[in-house]
Amino acid sequence: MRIIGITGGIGSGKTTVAKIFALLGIPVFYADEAAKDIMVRDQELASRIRGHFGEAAYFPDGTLNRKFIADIVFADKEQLAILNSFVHPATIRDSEQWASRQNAPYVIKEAALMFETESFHHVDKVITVYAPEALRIRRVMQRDNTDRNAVIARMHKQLDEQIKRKLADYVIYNDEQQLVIPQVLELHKTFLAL
Ligand SMILES: Nc1ncnc2c1ncn2[C@@H]1O[C@H](COP(=O)(O)OP(=O)(O)OP(=O)(O)O)[C@@H](O)[C@H]1O
Repeated sequence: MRIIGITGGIGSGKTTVAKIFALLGIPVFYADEAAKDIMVRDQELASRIRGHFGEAAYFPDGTLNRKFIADIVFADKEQLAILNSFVHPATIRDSEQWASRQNAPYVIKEAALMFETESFHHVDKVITVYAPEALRIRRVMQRDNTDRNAVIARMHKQLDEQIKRKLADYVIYNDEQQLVIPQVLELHKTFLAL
């Protein structure tokens, strides 16, 4: 099964673009949501997280204590890297198992961190969704009801947009200059012919 990755900076419109592919009948794997899910569902991963961060990483009912983990990893880059080294391979495994169960001409994997992680090596092609920074800030402020500085801080943790465009096989421009749906339809045709 061919896996097409969709990535892009915060607020670029990755999820919006992925939803258009979904409307065309293409199965979509949302990596960020899946990662949260497998931190509970994948027992091997959960025991690695417990082993490193301590029993307090989970509540007695088995759900993840997100605040406990977030407080540690936001304050310490090394701890974040350790958490990622547990979660990213497990998410890749999960997405590959999920892909093998789909009955479709190809599938989409949407992930904010594609080039920054091993994910890049586990997809066949990558689309980067591009939108200018000012527009992305405006969109995320509206969507998350958050302030400008909080959005900029999240943006600066991600790989530069220009580098993403260089590394991608395809770019979708979601910049209010070009229509998005025709670009998706064009790529859909391309992927059906791959
Ligand atoms: N072409 C567009 N026209 C109008 N609104 C848009 C467009 N594209 C995206 N948006 C809006 O901008 C916001 C950000 O889009 P979306 O959530 O798809 O981005 P994202 O790249 O998935 O963001 P994140 O990295 O934060 O998950 C959403 O509220 C979405 O509805």
